[in-house]
Amino acid sequence: MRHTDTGDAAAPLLAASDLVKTYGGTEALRGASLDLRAGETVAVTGASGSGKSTLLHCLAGMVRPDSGTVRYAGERLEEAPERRLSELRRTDFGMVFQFGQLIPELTALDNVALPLMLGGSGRTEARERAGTWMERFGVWGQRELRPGQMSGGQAQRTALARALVTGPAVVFADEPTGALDSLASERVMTVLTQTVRESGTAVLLVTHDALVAAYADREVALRDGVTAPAGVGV
Ligand SMILES: Nc1ncnc2c1ncn2[C@@H]1O[C@H](COP(=O)(O)OP(=O)(O)OP(=O)(O)O)[C@@H](O)[C@H]1O
Repeated sequence: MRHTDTGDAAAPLLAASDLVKTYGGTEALRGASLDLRAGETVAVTGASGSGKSTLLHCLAGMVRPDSGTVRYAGERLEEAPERRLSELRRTDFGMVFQFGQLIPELTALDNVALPLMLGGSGRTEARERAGTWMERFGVWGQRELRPGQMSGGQAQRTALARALVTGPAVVFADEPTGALDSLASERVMTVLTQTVRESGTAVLLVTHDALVAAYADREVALRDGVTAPAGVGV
């Protein structure tokens, strides 16, 4: 079984507690805490510079906090070796960023198949599975296009297919609709929410857009590096 079982159904899958992170003189996080349960979508909202991306990076094991803890299925990530963190990012975590970060030289289908091939699948099998995910995200028709030939919305739905193709337990999405108009954003969020509900994937969504945050089960607001449930203390 891929995902570590904590044996406690009530325990969060991913939990950040009291995170502090400083860059030079800038305090990006000053005591941020957040729980994410299996299958749950949580939106992290807040003004520009409030620490949203830093919190996501700490939770995904991409940035080490100065203090505080990050637990994934009971495992302490803030002290895990880099090798273990890369492994988790390959097997248990999926990532989507604002500009998709698809590989420009590869077709959409090969972009989605790539994580499976890196995980050891053969090209034919990887492309077959990738195709199923592209159908789900409504981009099968674009499979032979390169990222530069697709619309922003199509590229982001391809990036989502790539993030989900390996069956991760958690998808980290940092402003996944940040570069899209409202219609394309809605389409991306509708298909993402529907798909993760079916697959039982948890999503940590960073957004400054209230309409996008409304797709989440729950919202956590960051203000100057400190978390509070949305609407509290603002
Ligand atoms: N690698 C870094 N080096 C130096 N400062 C950084 C770094 N990453 C973030 N910061 C600073 O930390 C603070 C929080 O940044 P962060 O990107 O986490 O905020 P954010 O809420 O995601 O902002 P935005 O919505 O504008 O993307 C900002 O003041 C930012 O300039």
